[in-house]
Order: sequence, then C-alpha cells, then structure tokens
Amino acid sequence: MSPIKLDDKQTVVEFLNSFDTFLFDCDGVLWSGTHLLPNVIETLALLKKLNKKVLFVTNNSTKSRQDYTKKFSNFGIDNVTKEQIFSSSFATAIYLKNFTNLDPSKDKIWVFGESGIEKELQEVGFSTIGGSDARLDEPWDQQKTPFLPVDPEVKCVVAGLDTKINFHRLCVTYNYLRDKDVQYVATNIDTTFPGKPYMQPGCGSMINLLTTSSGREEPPNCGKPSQLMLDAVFKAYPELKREKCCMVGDRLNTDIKFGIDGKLGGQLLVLSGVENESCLTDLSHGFILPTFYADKLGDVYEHYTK
Ligand SMILES: O=C(O)[C@H](O)[C@H](O)COP(=O)(O)O
Ligand SMILES: [Mg+2]
Repeated sequence: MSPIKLDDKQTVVEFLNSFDTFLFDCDGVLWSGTHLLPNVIETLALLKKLNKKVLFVTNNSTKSRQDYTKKFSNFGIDNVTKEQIFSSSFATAIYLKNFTNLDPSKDKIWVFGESGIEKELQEVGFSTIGGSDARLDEPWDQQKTPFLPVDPEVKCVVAGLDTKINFHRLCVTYNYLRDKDVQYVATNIDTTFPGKPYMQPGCGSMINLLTTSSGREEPPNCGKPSQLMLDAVFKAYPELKREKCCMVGDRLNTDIKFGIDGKLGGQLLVLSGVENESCLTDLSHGFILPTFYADKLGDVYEHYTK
C-alpha cells in the first residue's frame, strides 16, 4: 500500500488516534545540525496534551543520554528525561556488556568517536582510551604519538561518528584493528546526516574507511535498524504495545526499517532529513516503504490546529 501523506486535518487526526506511543529519531526529524525544525516544539506539546508517550531513538553516538537532555533543553524542548532517550552510544554499551565476552574489569576499549561513547561505556564499567582525548587533535607524527605502540589491554575498538576525525585518530584506530583478536563494533551505519542547509558524511562513511583500510569484516551495528535499541525500549517500558507504537524518522534504511523489523504499528517518514519524495516512487532502494509520510514533523501540528 502506498504511504499516506499527512497533509490535511482528517488524515492527521486518524494518524494520531492510531497510536499511543511515538518513537522519534532526532537528526533530520527534530533538528538538523544546530537548526530546530519548524513546529517541533508545538507538535511535541500537542502529543503531550493528547497523553501520547514520546521517546527518542537516535543513531547519533556523539552524546550520552544525559548530554542529550541538555541538547533538548537548549532547543527549548523541556522536561525530556534521560530515561526517554535511547542513543546508539547507549545501545553499544548494552551490546558490549551483554553480547560480548569482554570483561570491563580488565578489557579496555579504544574509542573512535566522541564523548557520548566514552560516557556510556564508562557507565557500564568499561575503561576507554582515545575518543575525545585532546592529544589526538595533534597532527599525526608516528615518532611522537603517545598512543602507539598499541595498549595490549585494549580488546575492542568501538567506532562511531567523529566530527573531529583526523589522520591521527585514523592511524591509531587502524593499528588497533590490524590485530584480528581485537573486537570491532560500530555504533551505527548512517552514511550521511543532515546539517541544514547541507548534508554531511556520517558515521557509516567513516567506519567504511576503517573497515576497508584494516581489511576487517564489517563490524556489528548497534544502531537502528538493529533491534538492540528497540529491545532496550521494550525492556524499559514493558507496558508498551508494539502495534500502538509509531516510529518517526528521516532515513528509510535505518529508522523506517527499524520500525518495520520491530513490528511497530506504523512508521512516519519525514522529508526534512536525508530522504526526499522520490524514494516513495523510485523503489530501486529496495526498502519497504513507511505507512505514512510528511514534509516535516511540524505538519502534524499545523494540520491538526487548522
Ligand atoms: O552517525 C551519524 O551519521 C549521525 O549521527 C546519524 O545519522 C544521526 O542519527 P539519527 O538521530 O538521525 O538517528
Ligand atoms: Mg535521522
């Protein structure tokens, strides 16, 4: 069935009445870079007035869940708690803790990425090195780097979005990945992410560089569409009913696939991020289409209040 566009009041009312919980992707849905998207605050306030449950599920690993509460507040989206937020940095901590043989008391983690990964891994007991260490901002000098030779206690590389990517970070991470006994885990695989008015290379593109250069297999992906985060959502909120949940996202191969694979009641694709309307007619991408779509999330508020 073709996706239904939310472009009039009746369609929006029927859409809202179909679900009691909305899971929101962040980049490209709520904001784009430093730019809050139109009528997002108003739409979230409307959902609250309608007693809908709102959760946030982001593949952006640069921040911890606690850090994200500050980002929401800085955008004027108040009263979002750490417990409402599920990030790929959090999902990666769950993965290392519950799905690997790593021992936090002795196995260190080399981080290619930002402080969100470090904080979430440290919260489950892991020691991390690399990541936001300012010494990595120094130009690469194989004679002077304090990070090589590799630390033999490092047993896993976690790779995420690193907006401070440089040759120093790439060289050290590569040298850890050369040892096939060192595990390799990705926070997410998004190839791009929006930073209005431009697009930007994303975590997946950076990880592809590391995977290609090191000759490693593609690492397990902890972010959407992996169901790890959705499992964490339903563990935290066992009262939720999948058929009454709607996933709202801007990317077909992560957000919408995540909702479909998770057997959620519906998915809303918004065209304010990485996808445009052609993805709904040119099906060469091979992905299943969402139940609903809209130009932007704020259209829910705009049409509902007409
Ligand atoms: O890792 C990336 O490329 C970006 O952080 C990712 O695309 C943004 O995540 P989202 O909030 O859209 O899930
Ligand atoms: Mg997004």
